Amino acid sequence: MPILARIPIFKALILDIIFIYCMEITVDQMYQIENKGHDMGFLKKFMMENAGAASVRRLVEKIENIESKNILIFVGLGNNGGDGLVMARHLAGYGAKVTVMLLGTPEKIKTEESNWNWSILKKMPSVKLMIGDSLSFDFKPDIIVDGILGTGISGEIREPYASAINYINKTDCYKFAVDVPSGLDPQTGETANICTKCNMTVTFHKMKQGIPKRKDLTGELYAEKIGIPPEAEEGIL
Ligand SMILES: NC(=O)C1=CN([C@@H]2O[C@H](COP(=O)(O)OP(=O)(O)OC[C@H]3O[C@@H](n4cnc5c(N)ncnc54)[C@H](OP(=O)(O)O)[C@@H]3O)[C@@H](O)[C@H]2O)[C@@H](O)CC1
Ligand SMILES: [K+]
Repeated sequence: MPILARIPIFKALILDIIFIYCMEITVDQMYQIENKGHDMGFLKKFMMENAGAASVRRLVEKIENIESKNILIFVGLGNNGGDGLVMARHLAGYGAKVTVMLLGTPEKIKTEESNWNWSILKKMPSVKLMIGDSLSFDFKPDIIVDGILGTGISGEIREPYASAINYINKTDCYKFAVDVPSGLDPQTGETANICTKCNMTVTFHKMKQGIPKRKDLTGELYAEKIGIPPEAEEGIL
């Protein structure tokens, strides 16, 4: 054992560093764990459901009288957007006034689980659905949910996502990021050309290495379990 590690205070420090390092995972490890969990039968649509539900629990804990709030949810075409769609359904269940802005067209939604959640919302008049790239709303949001981009981000932010991120940053209200503020690389902590600045971020399963480096963008930060069996980590962590 190195001499410094024998001194209790250094030993504690080294253990702390090892603990923090072990708690954080890479984005690549997250995708591997997600895929392995899915192959075990804990399907991605269940993960998405738990991610959206855990996010809403945090939001409802934070914001009083959620039923009186106008909530605008921006959703991208990937699974980060899918989590936002789940949140819309849960928030409607709390009686909030929910509008979903899908940044694209429904045919372009990329995954089965996001499509599945979109098709449920289509049967729910309690949630207003908007599609395309309009950023004109006939209400002032009390809360914006950023479900635009998550771990799938690559390169500079393209339209219509860039304009939506700009709109979010210009709007004065409470901002909640699904998994990661859109535009922040959850692996490196670096930002693209534009990035949302949020009041709260809920990431899923375990913390990704780049996210806690940018508390200035995440606001309050939580990592929530979403039901993935710990066995799905075997051979990956
Ligand atoms: N891990 C887990 O266990 C779980 C993860 N879950 C959730 O899934 C999320 C990851 O989903 P994901 O893989 O679909 O990626 P996501 O971030 O939605 O983006 C992909 C889309 O973005 C686009 N795009 C990319 N870069 C872009 C740019 N610069 N500018 C513009 N567009 C850009 C890209 O478009 P394309 O390049 O393909 O045209 C594609 O459409 C994760 O963050 C978490 O929220 C939960 O459901 C629960 C379980
Ligand atoms: K996001």
